[in-house]
Amino acid sequence: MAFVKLENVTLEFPVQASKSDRRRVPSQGEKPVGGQLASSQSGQMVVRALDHLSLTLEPGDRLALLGHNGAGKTTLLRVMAKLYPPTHGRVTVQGRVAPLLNLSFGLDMDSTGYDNIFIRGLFLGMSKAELRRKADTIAEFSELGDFLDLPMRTYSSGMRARLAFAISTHVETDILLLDEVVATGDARFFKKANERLESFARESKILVLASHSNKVLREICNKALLLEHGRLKAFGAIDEVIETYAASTAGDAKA
Ligand SMILES: Nc1ncnc2c1ncn2[C@@H]1O[C@H](COP(=O)(O)OP(=O)(O)OP(=O)(O)O)[C@@H](O)[C@H]1O
Repeated sequence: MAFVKLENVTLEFPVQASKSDRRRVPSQGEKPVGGQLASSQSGQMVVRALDHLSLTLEPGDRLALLGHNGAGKTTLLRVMAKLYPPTHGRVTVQGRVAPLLNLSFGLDMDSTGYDNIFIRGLFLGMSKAELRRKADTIAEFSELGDFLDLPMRTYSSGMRARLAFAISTHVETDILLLDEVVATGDARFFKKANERLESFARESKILVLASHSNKVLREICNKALLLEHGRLKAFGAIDEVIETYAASTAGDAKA
């Protein structure tokens, strides 16, 4: 059975601040942004992006990640994808994971678009047999036609994104991790990409999606986790957590 389990996970990025003469006086009612600036045990300055997070996801869970800029949403997705090892705590993931976090991962600019279907597909854990079965469907979905025989360095950024999106959303997966990747291609492809994403989300067993669009989150997710400076502020049914978040930001627009 697929699952994702985080036990007391903390993630700190070591950073170096430059000394300056800037005098910073915190303003009243300052809005939250970023993780926590702190010192590690060895005295090194760090950004604590995730702070003692625990949660378990099981098949059927479609989790929305909510929170201010720098709250830790992308970092949490990267921890679940095992791209970042936690500083403290434990992450256990069982099942096949498809991370759609960075559309340019695993693409070779000197190879043709068609060859990249295989290169990125293998990188995402698809087998050669699966790729042979799906290559034509992926090529067709990208709508790149004869351009698939040209090296990817000759593509525009939107054309690259189309191909990367087409490959990533045709992987058979248990756990799908998504980071605001819905803004792909031109207006017509965007609509098609959204439809593909919704059906891909329904096919996968567990989904985690970070987005600032409540509309997108409500359409796709059933649960939500609200982060503030890397700490868990709320976790539960999507509508309740969106409401909690809305209540905490009420009045910001007027300020
Ligand atoms: N490579 C890095 N080095 C140092 N600090 C980092 C690094 N990546 C992220 N951070 C810090 O970690 C914190 C969380 O960042 P993260 O990207 O996870 O936030 P987010 O919730 O996805 O934000 P947004 O909504 O703006 O995309 C921020 O304070 C950010 O400055």
